[in-house]
Amino acid sequence: MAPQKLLCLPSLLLLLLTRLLPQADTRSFVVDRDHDRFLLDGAPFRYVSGSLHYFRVPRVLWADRLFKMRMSGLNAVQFYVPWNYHEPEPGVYNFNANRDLFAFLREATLANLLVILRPGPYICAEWEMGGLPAWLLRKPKIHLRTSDPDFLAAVDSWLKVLLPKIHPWLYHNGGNIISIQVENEYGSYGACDMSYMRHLAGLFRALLGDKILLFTTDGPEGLKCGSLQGLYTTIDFGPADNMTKIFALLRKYEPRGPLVNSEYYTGWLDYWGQNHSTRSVPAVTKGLENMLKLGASVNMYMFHGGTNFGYWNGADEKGRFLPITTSYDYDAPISEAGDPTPKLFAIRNVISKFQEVPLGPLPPPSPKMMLGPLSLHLDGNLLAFLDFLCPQGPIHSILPMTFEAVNQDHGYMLYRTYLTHTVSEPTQFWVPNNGVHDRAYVMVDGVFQGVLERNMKHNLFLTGKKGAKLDVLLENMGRLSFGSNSSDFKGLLEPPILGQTVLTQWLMFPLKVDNLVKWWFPNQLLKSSHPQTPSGPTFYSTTFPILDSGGDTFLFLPGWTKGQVWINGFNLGRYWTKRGPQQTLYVPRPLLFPRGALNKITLLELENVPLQPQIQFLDRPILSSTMHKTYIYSLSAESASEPMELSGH
Ligand SMILES: CCCCNC(=S)N1C[C@H](O)[C@@H](O)[C@@H](O)[C@H]1CO
Repeated sequence: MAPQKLLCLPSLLLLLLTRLLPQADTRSFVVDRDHDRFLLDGAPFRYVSGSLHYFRVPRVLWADRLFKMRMSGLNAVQFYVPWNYHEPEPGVYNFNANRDLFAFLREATLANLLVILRPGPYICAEWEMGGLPAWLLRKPKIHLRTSDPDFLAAVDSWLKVLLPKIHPWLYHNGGNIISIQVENEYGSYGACDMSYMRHLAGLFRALLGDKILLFTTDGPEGLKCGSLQGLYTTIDFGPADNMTKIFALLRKYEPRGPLVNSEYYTGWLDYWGQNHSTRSVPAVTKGLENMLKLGASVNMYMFHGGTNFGYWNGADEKGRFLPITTSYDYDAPISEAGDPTPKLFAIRNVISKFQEVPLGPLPPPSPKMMLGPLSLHLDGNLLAFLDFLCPQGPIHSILPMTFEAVNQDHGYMLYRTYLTHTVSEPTQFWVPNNGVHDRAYVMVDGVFQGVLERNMKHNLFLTGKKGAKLDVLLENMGRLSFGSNSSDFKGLLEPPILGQTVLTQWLMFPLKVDNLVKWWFPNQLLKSSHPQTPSGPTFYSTTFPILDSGGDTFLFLPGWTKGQVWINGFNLGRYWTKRGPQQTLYVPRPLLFPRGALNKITLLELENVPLQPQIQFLDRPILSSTMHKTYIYSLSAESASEPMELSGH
C-alpha cells in the first residue's frame, strides 16, 4: 500500500503495521557484487517474477490474475507502462479505470508481489507503436528513440509527469517497486544513440533518486548498444537458447552481481495469417530449473498475456508487414481467460524446489458460457453513417493525407474522390510504393469492389462513370512495435493510380467509429438507410440476454471475413476469421450485463458476411486454426460437440 495510504488507517493498526513492516529507512534492494546476488533489506534475495500487462486485462480481473501468480510461487511481477495508453494527446493524461496504474500497484502489494517496472519510454511488447504515442508522428521528420530534440522534448514532458508519481512507490520509500528498466532492448534498434540513453539514465536518476536499481534489458546481440555504465545490465532469451553461452556473454558486461534473465519466454506472440505459436512445457521448465540452479533471478515473459483490445495490437515487419493478433494468450502459464494451465503447475513445481510456494490450491478455471447461434441484423453500410462518423466533415487536400497529418491515431479513415472521366473498361486501381498502410476497402458509388493490402500483390480493376464517387476506406492495422528504424505512418501514403491517371483532389473523413457504436446508432437513420447488398464495410448488430449466472466466453464468427467487434460499447478488438489462426475473441464475463438485462453486440464487417449472419459464444477458445470452411457448433448441454461442417466459404 502506498505510504500515503497508510496514514488513513486507524492509528492502532497503523502502529501495528509500522512495527511489523521494515521502516522505510531500513528498506533496501541492492546488488551485492561480492556475492553475485541481490540483497533485500540486507538479506540474500532472488526474484522469480512473471510478466502481466495491466493494459491487456480489465481492471476488475487484476486481483484475480495477481493472486494466481502469487499462488504459483512468484515473488515479483514485471510490467511495462505504455506511454500512449496514458497520454492520448500531448499534455492530456489518463490514469483512470483500466488505465489506473497506481490501482494496479496497490493490487500487486495486496498480492504480496514485488514490482519490476519498465516505463520505457519505448516498450515494444507487440503493443501499438511499441508504446510510443502516434501523435509524435505529427512531426513527420521526428527520429524516434534518439536524441532528436523533438523526441526528447516529448519524452521529458511525459517522464516528468510519470516518474514523480512512481517515486513514492519505490521499495526504499515504502512501496513495492524494487527495480526500474530504462528503455527496452535499445541494442536491437539501429540508431545506437548513446547520448539518448545517457539522457534517459540522467533523467531517471534525477527524478527517482540514487537508491533505486536502474537496469537495461537486451538480447545477446544487443548488449553492445543497449548497455550503459551506471545501469545494471540484464539479458533476455528463451528455452531454446544456449543459457551457458549467453550468461558468459552477459558476464563480459556485468562481471559481478546476480545473473538476470528479464524475459524468459514461456511462449510466443501470434501474427494474423501465421501459425499459432507454442513453447513446450518440458523445454520451458528445464530452462527455468537450470537458471534457478545457477542462482539467477528470472522474469518469465509472459506469465499471463491477456488481450489486445481495441486497436492496441502492434506489428512486426519480417519480409512483410505482420500485425499481431487480438489474443495475446502467448501460450503463457495463465491462459488469456485467466485459467491455470499444465505449464503453470509444472513451473510451480520447479519453483518449489528453490523457494517457498504458498500453500493451498490454485483457483480452478473460471466458469465458461455457451450461447447462440445468434442472428445479427443489418444496420447499414458504413457510408450510410458518414455524417455521424465524421461530424466535423471532411478535410480537403490535392494529395491524400496520412492519419497522423489529420490527428487520427487509430482505426479507420475514409478517402473520397470523384472520377474525372468515365472508365468503361475494367482498369487497374493501385497505389505506388506499397503506399497502402495497411488495408484499403474500395467502393465505387457505394458498391464494394475489393481490397488492397500492404505488402500484398492485389489486382483490383474498376469501372465507373464520370463523377462517380470513389471511396477508399483505410484501416490502420497497428503500428510497427519492433525493429523498424522508420516511422510507421498510416493511410494512403501515395496518390492512387487508376489506369494512367494519378488521382488527386481528395476528401479525408477521419472516422470516430467507437463514439458512434458506444453512444448510439441514429435510430431514425436505421429506418431510412437503404441497406445495399451486404458487402463491403457494413454494420451488423443484435441484442441478447445471458442465461443463468453466465461466465467467460469466446465469440466465434463462423463465415465472417474481417472486422471489429464491440460488446456493450467496449471495443473487443479485431477479428479475421478468414485469415486466422485466431478464430474466437475472448469475452470476459464482467463485460456482460447480468441475466435480465440485454447485451448489445455490434460488428463492423469490412468485406463479406456469411449467407447466414450468425455468431456464437463458445466455452473454449480457438486460437490455432485457419478455417476455410464454415462451422457451426451444434449446441449440446455439456459443451460444444464436434463442429458440424456447414459449407465451404
Ligand atoms: C519477432 C520480433 C519480436 C521482437 N520482440 C521480442 S524479441 N521481445 C522482446 C521485447 O522486449 C518484448 O517487449 C517482446 O516484444 C518480446 C517478444 O514477445
